[in-house]
Amino acid sequence: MIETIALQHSYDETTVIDGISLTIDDGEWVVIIGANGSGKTTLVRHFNGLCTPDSGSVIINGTPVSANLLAARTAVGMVFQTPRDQFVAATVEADVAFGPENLGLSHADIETRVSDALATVGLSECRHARTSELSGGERARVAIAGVLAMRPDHIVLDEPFAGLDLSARASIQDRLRTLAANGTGLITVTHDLEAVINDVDRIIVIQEGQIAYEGSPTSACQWLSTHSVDIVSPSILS
Ligand SMILES: Nc1ncnc2c1ncn2[C@@H]1O[C@H](COP(=O)(O)OP(=O)(O)OP(=O)(O)O)[C@@H](O)[C@H]1O
Repeated sequence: MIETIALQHSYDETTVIDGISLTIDDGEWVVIIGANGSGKTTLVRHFNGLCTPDSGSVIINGTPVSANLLAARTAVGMVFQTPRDQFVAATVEADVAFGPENLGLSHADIETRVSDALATVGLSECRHARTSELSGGERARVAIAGVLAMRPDHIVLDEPFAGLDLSARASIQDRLRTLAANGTGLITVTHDLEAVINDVDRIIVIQEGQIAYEGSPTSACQWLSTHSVDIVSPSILS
């Protein structure tokens, strides 16, 4: 479970996260939406200690991130906006194995995790491919596999559909549904609510560093349609 309590974060003098308290349960699929610069990425970077709060706290599975950063990073995996920057190895196999290797697992366990993760994202056949030669959609899936191999409780995906064509987007949607069905908690930050609205449990709307609304997709769409919030396509509100 991820909890934030009165979370506050500033860059220089500018407050970007302004007192956010929220709880995300295990196995829950949450989508975080909001205008550019509203603080979505900064918020999720707190979930595994990539940002340090000015005040307030982030608690993962009952333990403050500040007390056990490794536990937080093991429990909450992060797939970044630009997967290319996430790769640490020359081949898909080595890249996906990198995290489990750092956990000190046995060769057999690492092999199982790499095979399972690549199978889940549908890339078993790309195992020996070079990461530099992947398409955008494949890169996105390898980045997810790398996080998946760590077997986190929650995976944060920041703009997982950005720059993908329709077929790659559909493929990522399928993979996310598979993960959710397997009980992995997902936190998706996206401007493309349409891509996930039929799958998620909860929508959180961020405005100027605060939670403006949170609720089920149905209730959130009602809220969005009665507030002049220009952050989702009108077609999904009708
Ligand atoms: N490292 C940083 N240093 C200074 N300011 C930053 C930094 N990262 C983000 N900001 C600023 O903080 C604000 C919130 O940024 P953040 O990336 O969290 O918003 P966002 O809602 O994810 O935006 P987007 O939808 O454009 O990705 C923005 O004004 C941004 O310019």
